[in-house]
Amino acid sequence: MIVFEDVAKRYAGGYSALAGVSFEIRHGELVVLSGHSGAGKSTLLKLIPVIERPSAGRVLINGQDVSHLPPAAIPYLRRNLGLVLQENRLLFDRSVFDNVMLPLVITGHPPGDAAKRAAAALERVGLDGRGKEMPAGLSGGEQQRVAIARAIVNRPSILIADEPTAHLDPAYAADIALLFRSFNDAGVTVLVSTHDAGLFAASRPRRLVLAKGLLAEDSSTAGHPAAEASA
Ligand SMILES: Nc1ncnc2c1ncn2[C@@H]1O[C@H](COP(=O)(O)OP(=O)(O)OP(=O)(O)O)[C@@H](O)[C@H]1O
Repeated sequence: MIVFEDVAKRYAGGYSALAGVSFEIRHGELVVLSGHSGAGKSTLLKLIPVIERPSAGRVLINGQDVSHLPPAAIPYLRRNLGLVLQENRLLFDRSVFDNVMLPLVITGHPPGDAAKRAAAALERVGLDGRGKEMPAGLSGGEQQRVAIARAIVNRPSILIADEPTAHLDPAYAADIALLFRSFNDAGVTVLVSTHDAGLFAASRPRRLVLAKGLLAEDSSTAGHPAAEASA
């Protein structure tokens, strides 16, 4: 469960990236976040794993208010989140397998089990047998699959992805969209930002649209004024 209560984010220098954003994402939902460049999508997503903190309002993850979470508690929060973020690039001097293993190695997971989980994650994204390769030898779409395998290797209940199909050919982008759908079908809560909401349309996701830092549209309340009023 992800809850935003009247969340604002003002960056140093005074720029207001989000203002009064409220919504609730229930377990098992597939949510597509869209909006123009600079609308605040990345900022909103970064508040969930506490890469950024809100200037006002509250963010709750599975009932826990993470807005003022002490730094020492952040790794525990992130263990339950799968993150495919712009800044989490692959390590190009490590193999595909080592990239996927990384979150488990960092958290001191037993090596044997970590290797099994990494192999299962690679299989899940259609890259079984490719673990020994180096990322530079993979296509953009395959590299993105490695990043997704790394995000799910901890078997998170929530998967968050920031523009995972950016810079991909349309066919690769459609494959990645289907992959997120399959995770959601398996019960994972998925929140994904994209410039191309049409990519996910076949999955009939809930749509959140940001415009200049405001929540301009929430398809779960659209056409239901009563729900909107009580939200
Ligand atoms: N660390 C930062 N410091 C100052 N301003 C920032 C910072 N990060 C983002 N901003 C500003 O906040 C606004 C929202 O940015 P954000 O990256 O959240 O938008 P976005 O919708 O993800 O855009 P895009 O689709 O281009 O990635 C932008 O005007 C951006 O310049």
